[in-house]
Amino acid sequence: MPSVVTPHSGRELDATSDAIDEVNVIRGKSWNDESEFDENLDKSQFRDYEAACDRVKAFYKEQHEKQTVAFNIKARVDFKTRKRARMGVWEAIELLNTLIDESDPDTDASQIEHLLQTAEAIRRDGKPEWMQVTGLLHDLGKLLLLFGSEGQWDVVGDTFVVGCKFSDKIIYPETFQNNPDSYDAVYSTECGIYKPHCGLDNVMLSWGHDEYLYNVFKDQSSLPAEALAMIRYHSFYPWHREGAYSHLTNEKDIKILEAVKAFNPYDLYSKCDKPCDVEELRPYYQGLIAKFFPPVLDW
Ligand SMILES: O[C@H]1[C@H](O)[C@@H](O)[C@H](O)[C@@H](O)[C@H]1O
Ligand SMILES: [Fe+2]
Ligand SMILES: [Fe+2]
Repeated sequence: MPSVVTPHSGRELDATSDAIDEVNVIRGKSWNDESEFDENLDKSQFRDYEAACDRVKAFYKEQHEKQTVAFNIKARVDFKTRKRARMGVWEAIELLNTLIDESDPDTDASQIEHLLQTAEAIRRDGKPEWMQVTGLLHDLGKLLLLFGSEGQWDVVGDTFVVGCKFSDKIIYPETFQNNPDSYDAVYSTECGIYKPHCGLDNVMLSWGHDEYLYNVFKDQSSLPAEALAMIRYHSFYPWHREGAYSHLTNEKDIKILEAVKAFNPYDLYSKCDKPCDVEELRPYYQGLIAKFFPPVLDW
């Protein structure tokens, strides 16, 4: 397999994985060992969009109408040109805590709860520290809601590619009939504005908390490439769960997919774990944050 240079500090994915694996022989489990959720857990009860409440259905109807190429470009320009906030990572977690995610059929829990449950499930399985901290922070991009997003539709929910035909592997695919890009001569074709196998680095995913947080962390953390991939693609279910978009992905994405799939069970199945004691866990996670992040970041 050709070596793959990651956008993050030019390191090679394979080399990063090897170094991390070596450390984990001493510390515990490797990041790609299978997760160990209770075998009695009924996984089919999660992500049941047929049975989802009206709030979830209304959310996706709006999102699928409004996530267009034009909006995506505007959001990215906005991200690059605007200053939002400067603060530490723990402060950001506390700030996020007031939000309830309207796209989520599986939990009404607060965001700090969901972040800690995800991190604790990863820690319980003996996974490396960088993965624990990734669990703790993966949804911090939802801060966009406080930084002038248009609504929840440009922050939360599953992601998909814009600029080419909307995949029928996206949940509620029929709701794209109200998206003007569905009728565009180029955007409605299989590859749209992209070359076949151009790689996910070169496509525009619908704008939201994944893409935003990846862009915030890529230059302001020492997280490995796998962690950044987990953050960037964790909501990209049409790809990591349904296998869509194989005509656009390349060799590098195959490697990245492994990381995203290793992360997914912790994000999803920890939603029914028992609540965490925030104050008790705080010192441990603040210690982890200090290992991977500067004291203050630009958000
Ligand atoms: O409703 C959820 C939620 O917004 C998550 O944070 C996101 O990562 C998922 O993909 C989505 O289905
Ligand atoms: Fe998320
Ligand atoms: Fe999450």
